[in-house]
Amino acid sequence: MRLKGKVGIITGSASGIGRGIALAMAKEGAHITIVDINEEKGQQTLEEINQYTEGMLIIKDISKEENVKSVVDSVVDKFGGIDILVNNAHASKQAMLMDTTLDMFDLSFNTGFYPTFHFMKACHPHLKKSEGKVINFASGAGINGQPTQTAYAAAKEAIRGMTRVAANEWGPDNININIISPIAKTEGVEAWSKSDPEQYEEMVNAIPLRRLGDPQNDIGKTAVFLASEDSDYITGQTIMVDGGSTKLY
Ligand SMILES: NC(=O)C1=CN([C@@H]2O[C@H](COP(=O)(O)OP(=O)(O)OC[C@H]3O[C@@H](n4cnc5c(N)ncnc54)[C@H](O)[C@@H]3O)[C@@H](O)[C@H]2O)C=CC1
Ligand SMILES: CC(=O)C(C)=O
Repeated sequence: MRLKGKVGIITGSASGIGRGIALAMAKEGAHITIVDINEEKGQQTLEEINQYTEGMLIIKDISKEENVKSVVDSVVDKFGGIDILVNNAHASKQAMLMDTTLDMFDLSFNTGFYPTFHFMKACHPHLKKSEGKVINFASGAGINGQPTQTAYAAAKEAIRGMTRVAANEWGPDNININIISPIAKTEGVEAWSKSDPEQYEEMVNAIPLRRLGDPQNDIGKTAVFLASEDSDYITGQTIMVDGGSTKLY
């Protein structure tokens, strides 16, 4: 029970990696609030969380700044504070750079970068009190400059820059803030693997550990580590949970 009684907010945790993190943290005793736009999947995940601890589901679009404050207020009202913030949700559209539009930048920044910024600001007073932990999300698509990912890569690298600034500014208050850059077999990737098995096999063969990560057992357990006191001396870092695909030196 490495997170017993801790209170966490995870954006985009009705499904995918966010769900994996929510379940991994709930199993360690944390009270997790799911923030998502998908009510059906959110309810399913809440029921799973509630098998371990008391969770909460808030159906809100995090791209709207006013929703961020109301989420934070609801969590503090119900659970009395905030120890863990995981900025996981992010939507994007792919296109070659020459076909990338400002709308694509808007989608990626409005669902990824700005909510991360707004949640960090709104949670800061509570994280200062709890000496809490923040986990943000990057992507190999940004770090390696994957073709067709201009808008997404830009937003992800903006999140990494902001995270390093926050690590320096918030370190004296004992708030740790780190980044996970994952590769994981989510429900979406699972469906794609069935529709295009050849390209899927090619992708797996390019990963040194020859498999995609599991949202709960690989990414979730890393998030538990970053949310626990086991990582108290780590901040401002990007942790590659991608089977060895990207080496940071
Ligand atoms: N799956 C992978 O292999 C990789 C994922 N990532 C990053 O990991 C994180 C999680 O990725 P996945 O689980 O694959 O994502 P996903 O697309 O499978 O799930 C995202 C969740 O966020 C929710 N969501 C989307 N827009 C929202 C909004 N405006 N307000 C509230 N909720 C919203 C969705 O309903 C969904 O439940 C993201 O930051 C992604 O960029 C990075 C590299 C690879
Ligand atoms: C979704 C994503 O971040 C990829 C494919 O790197």
